[in-house]
This record gives sequence, C-alpha cells and structure tokens, in this order.
Amino acid sequence: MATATQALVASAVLFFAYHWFRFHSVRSKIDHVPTVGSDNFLLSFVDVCKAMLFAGDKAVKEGYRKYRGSAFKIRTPYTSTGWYVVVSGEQMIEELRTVSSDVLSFLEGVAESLQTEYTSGPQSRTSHAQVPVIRGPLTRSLMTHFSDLKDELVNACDTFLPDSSDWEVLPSVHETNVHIVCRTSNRIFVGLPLCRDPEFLKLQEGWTISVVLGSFALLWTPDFLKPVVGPLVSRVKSTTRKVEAFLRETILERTRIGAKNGAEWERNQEDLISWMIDAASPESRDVETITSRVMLVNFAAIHTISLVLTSVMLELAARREYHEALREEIEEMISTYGWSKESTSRMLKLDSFLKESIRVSGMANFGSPRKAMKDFTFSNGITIPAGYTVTIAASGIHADPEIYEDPMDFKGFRFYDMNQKDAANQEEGPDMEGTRNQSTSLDPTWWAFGHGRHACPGRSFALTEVKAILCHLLLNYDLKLPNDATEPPPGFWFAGQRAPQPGAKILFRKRMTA
Ligand code: HEM
Repeated sequence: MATATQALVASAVLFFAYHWFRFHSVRSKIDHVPTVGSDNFLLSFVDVCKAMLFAGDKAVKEGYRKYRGSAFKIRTPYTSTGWYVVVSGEQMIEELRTVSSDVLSFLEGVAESLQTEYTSGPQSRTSHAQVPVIRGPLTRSLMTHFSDLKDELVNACDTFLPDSSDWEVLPSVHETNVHIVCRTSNRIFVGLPLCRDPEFLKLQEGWTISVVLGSFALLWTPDFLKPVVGPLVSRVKSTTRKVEAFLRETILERTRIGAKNGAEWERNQEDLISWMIDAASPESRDVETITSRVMLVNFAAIHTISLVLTSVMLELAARREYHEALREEIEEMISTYGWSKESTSRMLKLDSFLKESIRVSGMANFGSPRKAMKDFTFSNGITIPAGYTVTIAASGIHADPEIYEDPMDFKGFRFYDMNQKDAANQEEGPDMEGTRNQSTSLDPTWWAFGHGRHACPGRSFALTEVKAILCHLLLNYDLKLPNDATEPPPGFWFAGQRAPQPGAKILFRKRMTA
C-alpha cells in the first residue's frame, strides 16, 4: 500500500517538475511578446482551465483591444508549447496568409492540436486528397444533388422533430441537430440506404467526439509516453474497421468497374465514395484509404455544421420578429427558382441572419492556427520561433466596433444592410448577388472559415445545407424558446471554442402563422 502511495506521489512530483521546467524554458523564447493573462506557471494553468471551461473569448478580446494590429501571447492547451501567439491587423494577417507552408504550417498546427498521429491516424497529417474532392465534385453536387439533400433533410426532420399543432419541447436541440446533419450530409457522402443506417451514423457521430477527447488527454501527456497512451485513448483503428465493413463491397465494386472501363465508366450512384476513388492515385485506391478519407470528411463536416445550425436555430427561436421577413424572402425565392442551390444563394436576408448568428455566438475564437517550422519574423519585427504556433484574434475582430457597428448587438440584417449600402455606393450598379457580404465570402474581418490557401473548402456545402434546413423549418414550423425568452441561452465553452449550451431547448409546433 505504502509502495503504491509512494509511486503515486513520485509520479505526481515528476509530472509537476516536468511541466514546470518545460513552462519556463518554452516561455523564455517568446518573452518579447506581451502576455494576456498570467505569466506565472500555476496561475497561467488556471487561465488555461478558465479558457477551456468558461468565456474563452474574454482573454482574446482583451488582448485584441490592447494590442490591435500587433501581437500578444496567451496560454492554450492546444499546442505543444502551451502558448498561442495571437496576431491582428491588416499587415500581419496578410503576411500570415501569404507565407509558405514550409515556414508556417496549417497541417502541422492541426496535427498538433488534434494529436492526429494517434487520434485520426497518420494519414490525416500527410494526405490532403480530400480537399480537391470537397472543392470540386462535392461542392458541385449542391447543384446536381440538391433534391436528394432536400429529400433527406425533410425525412430527418420528420423523424426527429415534434409533430404537433401544439407547442412541444425539443429537449436537446443540439443532439437532435447532430442526427439531422449526419443523415442529410451522408445522403450526399454515401447515399441511400446507408445514410439512414443507425449503426453507420452512430460511428460517424461518435468518431469526431473520440478524436476531440483523445487529443485532450494526449495534449497533457509527455511526448515520451504518447506511444503508450495514444493507442489507449484512440478509437481510430477500431472505428475504421467497423466503417470499412459498411463500405468495403461498394469500394471494391466501384474500383473494379473503374479499372475495367477507365474514366468513362457509368455509375449508378455519384457520391463521395466515387469521387474519392476517382481522385485517389492507383496505389491508394484501397478500401482502408478510401474509407478513412470518407471518415475525415465526416469528421470535418458533421459537428461543425450542427454547431452552426444549433446556434442559428437558438437565435431564430429567440428573435421571432425576424420570422415574417425571412419567410417572405424564402417563399419568393423558392417560387422563382425552386428548391435549389440558386434559390438559397439568393436568400440574402437569411444569409445575413446566419452570418450574424455565427459572428455573435459562433465557435470562432481563434482563426487559422499555423505552426512555425522555422523561425518566422513579421515585417514589424515580431518573431515566431520554430515550434511555436501563431493564430488570429478572430473573436476580437468579430467584436471590433471599427469593423462592426454596435458589435455587441445582434442585428440579423446587419450584412444585408451592409450589402444594400455597398450597392448604393457602387457607381457601376448594385451587386445584386450580394456576394461581398455573404457568409461564404472570405475577408480579413470574417474568420468563421479561416483565410488563405487553407480556408474551409466545405463552407459552401455546409452553409447551403444549413440554409436548406432553416428554410424547411421556417416554412413548416413555428419555433420559440421556453418562457418566450428573447435572448438565446449563453454559449458553453469547451476546448477554448464556444458551443451552444448542451441541454438548450426549443419549442416547436406545426406552422400556424400565415
Ligand atoms: C459550418 C461548418 C464549418 C465550419 C465553421 C468550418 C470551419 C473551418 C475552418 C475555420 C477551417 C480552417 C481554415 C484555416 O485555418 O484557414 C476549416 C478547414 C477545413 N474544413 Fe471546414 N468548416 C465547416 C464545414 C466543413 C465541411 C462541411 C467540410 C467538408 C465537407 C469541411 C472541410 C474542411 C477541410 C478539409 C479543411 C482543411 C482545409 C485544408 O487543409 O486546406 N469543413 N474549416
């Protein structure tokens, strides 16, 4: 017994000493960058915990106010150094955006924060094969497969939402949205009937969570112990085997047909599996590689889309004064352009409401983390030493009064109005498409999807799906918050990012209002 206690105490002392020494040697290399929060080993540890569990944007907003256009450092559990260097201002953002990946690396930043070597497999660090497929055929499928998307979301809403003419409470909106989004997205990713298979969907939904929780455990594990702890917390191998069992026959059959008929082969079903096979080099056209690429797309898509959907639904339920104008726009666009990608793109008020929800209550706290592979010095003299991670003060920018008037107020038609103003000022005529202020457009004042060469390739897919679901909800349901609340419940902070409150509820009834 005494031996066990001694071993425990010795491990705790070793663990503490390891982190103490590391903290001091690591911090000394970025002493030239001012700190927001504490510089002290123990107090800064408290800062990390606070940022993870409470208002993680508080420190970022404070840093942005104090060091706007320059840099500050902040404690984070998501880098091996335990620090982020956070920058802002046009010049620094432009330099960050354009610097080569050999110097500041996106993939290495992601690999570190998600500990992908163990949690999602070494492939996610080295292969980028899914990006052209997402940018190309998957995004184009919004034009050709919109009716499938709509069919699935209607079916999923019928399955998961209350079906009553009286107000009925939906107890956990977010959990429900994960099911709706997983099914709807997988109608395009793997098609029917698999997109409705409960076991397949459970694997896709659960896998992302296991990556996030696994990375969390590994970030606190000393490097030399990771090969031991990694396999204990990772579910990637077992999940891949289970998903392979669902996809194997399809992949083998399509690969066989493809090999026989070359590029011209006729397919019964166009989906992500086929596009991944098409895009793969001959040596990586195997069941395991294609399966893990389909899983990586699910990983990138399901929880991000459902988090956005939940935030915007909570805003919609709180702000019922917007419903009439939104319904009018949706009905007008659908009667002119039908249920299509085109009609959702033309719903500028809906897009504005969605973008404002993401600005005010979305998850973007930091933007575009990049790990320095070699020392990098900005033109203002601030150096990011090799091994350190630099990122953008996204939540600070989203709350900057010089960029967004009355930034703390929710203005559902803020971006619609900005577009109208821009249009009135344009000599060559109004920008009827309103693309400049749309949620998918990238610019240094809008960080939901990053910026530069790694900006989210799935944003058009994600937002079209969210808009299509919102159209269906607004046209077919009335929704409100419990007690007719007019503010959504405050967000919940996990892993330094904001998410909607896990148990948040919305009341639904079949649409009564005209
Ligand atoms: C509303 C939902 C989504 C949000 C908020 C979101 C956000 C982001 C952000 C912030 C980045 C990093 C950009 C950067 O650092 O510059 C990113 C990258 C990425 N996203 Fe998304 N995303 C969403 C949906 C999706 C979907 C649906 C897919 C796939 C269909 C996807 C696939 C990816 C991929 C593959 C990358 C990495 C790009 C690269 O390696 O160059 N995302 N996303």
